[in-house]
Amino acid sequence: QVSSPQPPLKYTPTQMVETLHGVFGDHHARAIHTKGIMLTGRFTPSPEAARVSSAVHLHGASVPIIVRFSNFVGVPDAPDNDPMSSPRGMAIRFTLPDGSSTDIVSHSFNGFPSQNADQFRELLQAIAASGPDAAKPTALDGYLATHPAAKHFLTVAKPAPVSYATLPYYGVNTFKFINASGKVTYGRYQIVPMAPAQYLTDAQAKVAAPEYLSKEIGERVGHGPLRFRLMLQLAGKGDHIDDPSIAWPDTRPQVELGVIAIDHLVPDSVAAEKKIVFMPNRLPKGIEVEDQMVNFRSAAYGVSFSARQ
Ligand code: HEM
Repeated sequence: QVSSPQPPLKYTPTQMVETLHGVFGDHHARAIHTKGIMLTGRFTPSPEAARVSSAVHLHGASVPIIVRFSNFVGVPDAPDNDPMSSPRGMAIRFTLPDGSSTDIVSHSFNGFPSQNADQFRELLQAIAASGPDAAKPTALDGYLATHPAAKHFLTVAKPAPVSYATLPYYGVNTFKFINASGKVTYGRYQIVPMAPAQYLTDAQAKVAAPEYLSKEIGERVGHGPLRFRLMLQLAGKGDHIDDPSIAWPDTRPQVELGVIAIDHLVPDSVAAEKKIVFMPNRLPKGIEVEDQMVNFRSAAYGVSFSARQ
């Protein structure tokens, strides 16, 4: 694995949330991934999971989960078929037997536009300065010319999904997993739907209803549980463990950590969404932060949470 020394960050989580509001609007809701829907279910660990981590939810009995699916853009009423609504988000809270909890916050893109939080803020600032009336070349044109990962993230085709349940999701940041014998494994989550991945054509997406995804997920869950495999992609030689903008090769081995089964809509999703803040660094013994973006993210999520109460 490769760990590159990261320069100290210039900007704070509060400045980051202000920048997100500058791009998407300040609406006292989530600064990004604003529109979502919550469901509940259970997570059942696989027998192999304990090989990589002693975390309590990764061995033994199943545990309850709360899941929030969301759209990328930081606009509360953005239509589900808006291109800026991709990638989609999947946040999961596992309730542990002692009443504490641990979270995974993932999205449907294997990578991130930026190596670190400062770069992400610079990208957002370039977007904010490049509205439809901005002179060409815009600040964003200039930024993308020198930042290939950001260009890839913004320009690669991200077709609208048939369902939140037919998309793979990626944890993107690397975590350190420690098993009962103290053995360390570095890995990234991949959440793979058991339903085949399915996308709308551009023509279908154009005519889809603005709320088609929330309506679809409500209908689908009424016919039986939505199932995903929680996988851990293991770092190989040369893989960056603190740079989420670089996806690891698909050939890396994976360990199945368990199965996610989602079976109910949360009755008052709006109220439940307001109350909850998922934290990527809320971790039990047996899993630790490796990529420092995870701590920065969690601090920014806390700032956004306070602003939306
Ligand atoms: C420096 C990097 C990042 C920053 C500053 C950032 C910032 C934020 C903020 C402020 C929120 C709103 C939190 C709330 O009000 O509860 C949020 C939500 C979210 N972010 Fe990030 N984020 C970053 C990286 C990522 C990455 C790498 C992913 C995917 C792996 C991701 C996926 C999500 C998702 C899915 C949500 C919605 C969570 C929910 O359903 O409550 N973010 N992000």
